[in-house]
Amino acid sequence: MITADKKKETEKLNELLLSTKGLTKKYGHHNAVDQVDIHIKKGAIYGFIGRNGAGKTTCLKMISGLSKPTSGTIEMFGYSGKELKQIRSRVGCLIEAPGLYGGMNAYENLNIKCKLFGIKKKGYIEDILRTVGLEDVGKKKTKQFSLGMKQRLGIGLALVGEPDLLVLDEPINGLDPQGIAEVRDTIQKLRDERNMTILISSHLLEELSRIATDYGIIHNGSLLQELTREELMKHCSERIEITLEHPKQALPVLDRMGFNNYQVTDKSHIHIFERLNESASINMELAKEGIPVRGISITSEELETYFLNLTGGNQNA
Ligand SMILES: Nc1ncnc2c1ncn2[C@@H]1O[C@H](COP(=O)(O)OP(=O)(O)OP(=O)(O)O)[C@@H](O)[C@H]1O
Repeated sequence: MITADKKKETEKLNELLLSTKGLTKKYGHHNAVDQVDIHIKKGAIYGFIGRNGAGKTTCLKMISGLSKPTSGTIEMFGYSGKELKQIRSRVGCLIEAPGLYGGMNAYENLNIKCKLFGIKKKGYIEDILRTVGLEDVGKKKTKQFSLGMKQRLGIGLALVGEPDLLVLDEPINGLDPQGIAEVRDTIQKLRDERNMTILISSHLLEELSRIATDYGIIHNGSLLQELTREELMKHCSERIEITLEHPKQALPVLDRMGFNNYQVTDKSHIHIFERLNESASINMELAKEGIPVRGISITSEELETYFLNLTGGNQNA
């Protein structure tokens, strides 16, 4: 018999397109990626966030089959271990700089990859060029492309063969704001029109926050946190922040006052996301119950500050 918990767990696993367990890559004695467990749902845009050297590229290379894990497992589309070879064509990737032939135009670059894949379908290349917003570049050689155009063509090349999962390593790195917006639009379009699942790395949480539906935050090779867009936004939305010795003692008081939308965030803080003008009465009610409050304030946090605090980079925090 399948228990309700077991059923829930199975349903959750079924939704996953990709998961890793204990994924580790050692270079000498250094763990570039250390016991990473990531979970990517079908149809997600998964933002993989970390500073330079955090281990993002190493992780994405293992997922794309370009590098072998030292230990740990990867499961994709229900396949793992040696079976992964069978489904490699369902993964398209752009890792590091796109390998373009500078003396050729966008169409010719895509044509080479299509030939390698044995794709002859009429209109196939034009369709990809349209998807990545390069339908009007004509005969311009790719060595004359802007960085953003090169990245979008790189994404186009990764689309050849119609993968179900697209892996993009720092596709917005070094782009100007317009270039970033164009790559972002392309990614959104891929998800909406082609129903793709996208794993995208960046060191810029703020930039990814506009499109990513889920996040994994990696630091020094370890995955610090996985969270949904809603959870991330909650961290950064306006809230009443109460600092006290024993947060659990305060919960019955908050319940009695009719608060529903609150969270005990660590061993000394409660965040309340509703009725922000009632901080004084909360303070009073807690005092009445003899619960000492060390601080109560209304705060909100910038996304980037949240990320810096998490990765220990905000010395002023
Ligand atoms: N081939 C290699 N040999 C030895 N060490 C490596 C190798 N590749 C990566 N590393 C090390 O592994 C760690 C993680 O590197 P990785 O490139 O995965 O980080 P990253 O998060 O992608 O950062 P960046 O955005 O700077 O590329 C770094 O300390 C890096 O120096």
